[in-house]
Amino acid sequence: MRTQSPPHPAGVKVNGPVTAAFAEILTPAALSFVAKLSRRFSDRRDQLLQWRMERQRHLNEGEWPDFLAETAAIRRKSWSIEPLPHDLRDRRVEITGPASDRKMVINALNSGAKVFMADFEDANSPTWENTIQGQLNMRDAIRRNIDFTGSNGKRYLLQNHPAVLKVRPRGWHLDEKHVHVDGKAIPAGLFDFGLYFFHNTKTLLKRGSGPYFYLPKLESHREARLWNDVFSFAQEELKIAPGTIKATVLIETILAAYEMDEILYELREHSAGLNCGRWDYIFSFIKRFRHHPDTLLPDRSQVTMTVPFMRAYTRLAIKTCHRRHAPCIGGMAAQIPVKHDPVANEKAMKQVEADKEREAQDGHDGTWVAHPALVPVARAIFDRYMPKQNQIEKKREDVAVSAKDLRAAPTGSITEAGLRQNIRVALLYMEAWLRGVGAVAIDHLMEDAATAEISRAQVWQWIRHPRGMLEDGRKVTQALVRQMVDEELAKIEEDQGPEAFSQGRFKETAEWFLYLTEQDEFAEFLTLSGYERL
Ligand SMILES: CC(=O)SCCNC(=O)CCNC(=O)[C@H](O)C(C)(C)COP(=O)(O)OP(=O)(O)OC[C@H]1O[C@@H](n2cnc3c(N)ncnc32)[C@H](O)[C@@H]1OP(=O)(O)O
Ligand SMILES: O=CC(=O)O
Ligand SMILES: [Mg+2]
Repeated sequence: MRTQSPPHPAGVKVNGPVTAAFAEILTPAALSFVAKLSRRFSDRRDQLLQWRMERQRHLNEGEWPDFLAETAAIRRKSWSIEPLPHDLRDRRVEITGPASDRKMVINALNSGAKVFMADFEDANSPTWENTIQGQLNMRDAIRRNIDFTGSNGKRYLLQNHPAVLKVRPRGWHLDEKHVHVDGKAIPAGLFDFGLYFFHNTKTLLKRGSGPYFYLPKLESHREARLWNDVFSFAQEELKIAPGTIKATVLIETILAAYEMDEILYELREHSAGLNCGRWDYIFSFIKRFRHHPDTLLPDRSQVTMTVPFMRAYTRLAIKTCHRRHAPCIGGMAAQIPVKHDPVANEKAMKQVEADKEREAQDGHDGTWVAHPALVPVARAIFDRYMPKQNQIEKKREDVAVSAKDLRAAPTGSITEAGLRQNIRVALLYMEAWLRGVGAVAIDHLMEDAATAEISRAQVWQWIRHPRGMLEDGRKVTQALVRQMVDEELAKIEEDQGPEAFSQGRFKETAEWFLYLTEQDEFAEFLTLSGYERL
């Protein structure tokens, strides 16, 4: 990589290589802007991460979360979010994919989906190259100046009427280690948000759209307040009208589910509703209740959207949003098309259809898909059940969800196949992530950071929980997991062939996976220790 050193603003240090193209993103003015965000907000970010640990301590001591007494008035009173911009009123199908993959960005924008969420979070491995390439892709897509030629010579160009663009910056827990401000790594979410906002807002507004975001992994309304303050400050700095930014918050942590009204309230000037991020939600349930004896989840495949606690959460999200005139978007079915097997493909498509049908009937105002082939599948369902732009008028006053309903673990079994699936998915996904690939098809399912988190968290919990036993009575132990890791690695080697296998990073991944599952302290996110290895 050819690098050059542009002048950096005082106090800002860029440790990653800066090519001529990267320098177009990492301009002195853009770096000054993100440094301002960092100086103003990173201490608050740090305090909020501390607060997460504080809450975890209470949960470990046996407390259960509840709706907050101090914000009861917000839940009781009548208020609404600000009206939605015209291009965010109909979001019946939203496709997602890593911002860093230029071909996928073009395919997603051309997919016929209403919205494309370009991801710097779950679907992205945050290498320096992916992070800055993602910003370049966004800049070029917004200026309708993006193309790509595949290794097979296939040309990719943007068609007319592309999807509306939304960007998901990284969560509060991550830093961008390649950029330091006054000696401290910049919070990755501020970096991703700040660069995108700085470079693109004026062009987006000229095109009749706006700077739209998805906010991942929030755990409380205080974290929403921080984002809201970041938005207000960023708008003021660039002289953009207040309320121009619109953000959809993913309700994908168990604790955020108890604060949905409050999250909407904090962001009401900037809100574009909520989304039910089911995979991180399951992960968060395991993580936060890991020491509660009666919250042991069965095999991942048995924790479906129809188990009571998942149903409680999504229906409450819809009711909460619609009361505040906000949209509530559904989540991602894991199935993707199965190539060369029409029967298996038909089954997968039927599973996606059933998932979308339940979401549309419940009252979601749109949904996520992982693959362009699923756009027409999801659209057909939403067209059938949602004749208008959205169904915010469906108030769901019939829905009653208690604090206890949100945490009721389903019954089910832990099987050898389930344990093996967790180990296999974690090994394959984490190895790809180390190579800079953040979303992967594994056994015809979409896997990303959130789904891999479920896998490694379940193994951690099953080893420690007295009822972490396979159906046949065997206790899940470190020794059993070690044995299965070896066996699953052997299968992967057989599938991939010895040469491809040896070129991968499987040995290191196995060590990393065993470190995560064997250490008594549960790692908050696998991507934190992963980032040190990138
Ligand atoms: C828990 C959550 O956070 S969910 C949200 C985050 N996760 C994601 O965004 C995952 C999105 N999906 C993907 O990344 C991909 O679909 C994968 C990795 C699962 C599978 O991708 P592939 O192996 O390339 O699938 P496949 O070979 O079937 O792709 C066929 C074509 O569709 C394109 N495609 C596949 N998925 C997408 C997508 N999400 N967006 C745009 N294009 C896509 C491929 O680029 C390929 O294009 P081509 O025919 O021009 O070469
Ligand atoms: O981000 C989405 C999820 O399901 O996790
Ligand atoms: Mg997620």
